[in-house]
Amino acid sequence: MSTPLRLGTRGSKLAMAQSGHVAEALTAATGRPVELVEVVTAGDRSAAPVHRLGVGVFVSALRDALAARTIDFAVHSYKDLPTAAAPGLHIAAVPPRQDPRDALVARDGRTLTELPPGAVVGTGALRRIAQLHALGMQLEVTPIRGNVDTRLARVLGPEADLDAVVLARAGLARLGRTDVVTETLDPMLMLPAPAQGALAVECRVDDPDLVELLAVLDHAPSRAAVVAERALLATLEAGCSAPVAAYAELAEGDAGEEIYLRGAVISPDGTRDLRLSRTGTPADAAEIGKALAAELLDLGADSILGQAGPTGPGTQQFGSTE
Ligand SMILES: NCc1[nH]cc(CCC(=O)O)c1CC(=O)O
Repeated sequence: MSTPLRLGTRGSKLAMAQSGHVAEALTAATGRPVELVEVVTAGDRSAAPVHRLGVGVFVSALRDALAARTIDFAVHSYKDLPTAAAPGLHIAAVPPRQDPRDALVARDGRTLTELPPGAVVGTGALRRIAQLHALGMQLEVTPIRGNVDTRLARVLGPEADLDAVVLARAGLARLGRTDVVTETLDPMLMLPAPAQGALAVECRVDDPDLVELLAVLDHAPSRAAVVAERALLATLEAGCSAPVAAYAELAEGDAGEEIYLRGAVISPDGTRDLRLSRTGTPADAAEIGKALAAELLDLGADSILGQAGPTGPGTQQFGSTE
């Protein structure tokens, strides 16, 4: 029996669920036992709005533990990772991505179009706030944060005070709670966050045996999609709490596999809404993301991002409000 690999994870139900899935998949594929090691992050300790907490609050404690060798590898929600590379670390695998779309959970089983003017919708992410306003439905959007159960209670609990919340479908799926979804939002209306629904499995570069072992979990199409979406985000010099959306789909086209990348930059009040798309081959995923970002910048994306507050270009702000 080999010594267990130590998988560092945040202690939230969602983090434990996704780390548990990765641990099981790795053991199933390689026979290696894996033990979960809980790491407390600044993001878990603080109740402050996430955009005030600074760079990668949910991520840095896990990365510190990797550097200190108290864990061997870590699983992150990919969309929470800063776009800057982490020296000495390597994303050894991007497992098959979950449904990247956002989900509406509304009272009385309502869908988006069934919400009346003035309905109060909770979400913390600027990207979602901006797109809800851009619908022009007179929705009242109110910032919320907290774990998935806390957010759901704002709509479904005995003290419910909101008409609806918007959250990542993937998070609900990993917790086995898709039963509460009243509508999975069409990306035409609510384009997801870059890398939403994807996980990043990270280890140290100086652990080549583990880099090789973890590669069994990698899913090439999921990685290509994430590379395209994150290249767009990085080129816009925006962090994961900026009002930037990106979604890459892979499909079999006439000329073989094609990637179709959509990107959007929306002002928080929804009055400026830039949306573009671009196609190419998966091998060029990063170039497609960069080129689409350049087109958005040509149309004035930087002035929207400059307006959007703490996450504008030139600032180093990666705390997720998602
Ligand atoms: N920072 C919050 C966060 N990070 C990852 C997910 C779950 C979905 C995913 O893996 O993208 C969520 C919750 C949400 O956005 O509702």
